Amino acid sequence: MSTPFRCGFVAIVGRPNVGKSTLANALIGSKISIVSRKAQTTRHRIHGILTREHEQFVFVDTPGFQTRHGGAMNRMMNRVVTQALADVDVVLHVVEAGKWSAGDEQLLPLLPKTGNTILVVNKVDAIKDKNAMFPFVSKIMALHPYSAVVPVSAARDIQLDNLLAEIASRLPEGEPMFEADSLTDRPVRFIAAELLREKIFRLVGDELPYGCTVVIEQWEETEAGARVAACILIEREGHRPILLGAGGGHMKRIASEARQDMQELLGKPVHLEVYIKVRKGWSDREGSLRELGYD
Ligand SMILES: Nc1nc2c(ncn2[C@@H]2O[C@H](COP(=O)(O)OP(=O)(O)OP(=O)(O)O)[C@@H](O)[C@H]2O)c(=O)[nH]1
Repeated sequence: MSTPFRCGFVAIVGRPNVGKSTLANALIGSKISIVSRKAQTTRHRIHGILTREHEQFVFVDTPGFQTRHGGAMNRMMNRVVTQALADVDVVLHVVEAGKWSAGDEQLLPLLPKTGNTILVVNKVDAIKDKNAMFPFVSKIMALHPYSAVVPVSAARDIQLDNLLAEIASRLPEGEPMFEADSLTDRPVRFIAAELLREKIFRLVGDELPYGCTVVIEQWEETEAGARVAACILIEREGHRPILLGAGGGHMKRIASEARQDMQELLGKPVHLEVYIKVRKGWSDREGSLRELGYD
């Protein structure tokens, strides 16, 4: 009898900084999902697809569970997490080896009570005393009915094949849903905004408070090239000099690196203009968030 093909949705959840983006990139093998050392860089949901001989894994990379602020942004993000989890075949709950915190604890009620939740203990490469892992894992396993536990290192490619095998065995039988080479089902405009946001977080993420987002305002694409106008929305006028840097140096570098990535993505020349606009208090107005496409 031939091996049946399996295909299904996989969600990756966990508190900020546990390595969700790194894991998604390592499993899918694409650069589309954004990695940054700053918390909350994956505020949008991103799909990535891995197709193998007998399986297609459709990854839903959900946002970091946010507990710092009690505002509209937080409520909306929790809703996004719950929605994403309600609709998938396998949930990967990623935690950091040896580090269980309040953020992990608060995510537990959002995990589906039934179904396939795999506890993924990431960053095992950073643990010196391997014996300490057993009590750590046992304690977490007692908190939720996980169906499996897999210790991994997303960054060092340790046990990732084993994780894929655990996921694969839990996917429903079915035909592939996407073309074998599709990396994401997000529109290219969205990815372009993510690329720009990644550069901002990398360069000034430490100084810039969380309330900053990117909106693509103009997108004209022909065979020969693309003209893109992007707007960076900041919360306060005082954030503008941080973004600009001395002599506008930060902004130039952000725009130039984002433009190069966009060219690579589209495979043609890109003309990119970037504006900065102040939008006071946007992160705490649900209406504004909907407008920006977060709902
Ligand atoms: N030592 C070690 N570090 C890792 C590993 N995986 C990820 N990291 C690091 O952990 C940090 C956070 O990784 P991300 O992938 O951005 O984490 P995330 O969970 O997506 O973070 P948010 O977007 O904030 O939710 C980065 O500095 C990674 O390089 C790992 O296997 N081992």
